Amino acid sequence: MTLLRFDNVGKRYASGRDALADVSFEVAPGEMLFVTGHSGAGKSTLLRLIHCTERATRGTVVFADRNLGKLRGRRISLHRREVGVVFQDHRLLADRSVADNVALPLRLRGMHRAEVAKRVRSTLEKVGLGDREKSLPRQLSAGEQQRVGIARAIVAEPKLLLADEPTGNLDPALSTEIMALLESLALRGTSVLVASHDLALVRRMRKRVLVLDHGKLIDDIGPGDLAE
Ligand SMILES: Nc1ncnc2c1ncn2[C@@H]1O[C@H](COP(=O)(O)OP(=O)(O)OP(=O)(O)O)[C@@H](O)[C@H]1O
Repeated sequence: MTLLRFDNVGKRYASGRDALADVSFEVAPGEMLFVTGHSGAGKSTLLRLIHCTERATRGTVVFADRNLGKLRGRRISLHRREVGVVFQDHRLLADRSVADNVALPLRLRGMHRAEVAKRVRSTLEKVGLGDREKSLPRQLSAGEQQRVGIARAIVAEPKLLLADEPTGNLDPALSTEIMALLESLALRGTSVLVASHDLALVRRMRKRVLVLDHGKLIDDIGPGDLAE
């Protein structure tokens, strides 16, 4: 089964810059994998195409049998409900509690209060923050704040979680902790695609690795096969 498929995808920005060229790969439901490569290799662009913040200029991106190049208007919003996003700077609302931050995606889609509270509680427990519902982001450590960002990205139970350098600001021990959390999500059935240039971290995880070089997919390495 395939959740996500890139078929000969190219992306040329309006500036004329070719960020991706002829990229093809598939992702299965519940699979966790990394995309790595030098700065400017095209990692963020690849994630943007999946999140529909940019469109492919060649080839097709298919997610859950939908051709993302053909989505318009409300269908894009509906698509994004199935794709959670985690950023390096978690972009939490500073004056809102942890619970309110995590509740946001559910409130935006008009879910009933009681149901929101229930889902927020169980999601915070999943990320190990069951006792921090009422805290403000600044009262949490960097690793805890990142876990809130992850909770917000998964509270609506997306099919795929995209994480762009999710451990960029964290020390190695916290990075490993966040990766273990992402791995546990994959074990529960959410596909997880992590963009990272931290090769040491990528190696430690022993997952499949897509390697981008100047927009080309130059390697698709099986789990545990990345040379030490
Ligand atoms: N909005 C944009 N308009 C024009 N060019 C862009 C845009 N976004 C990215 N690029 C260019 O596309 C190429 C790929 O950029 P991208 O951000 O995808 O790389 P990256 O691998 O994520 O890099 P980094 O690790 O530095 O974040 C780069 O040459 C970049 O300058």
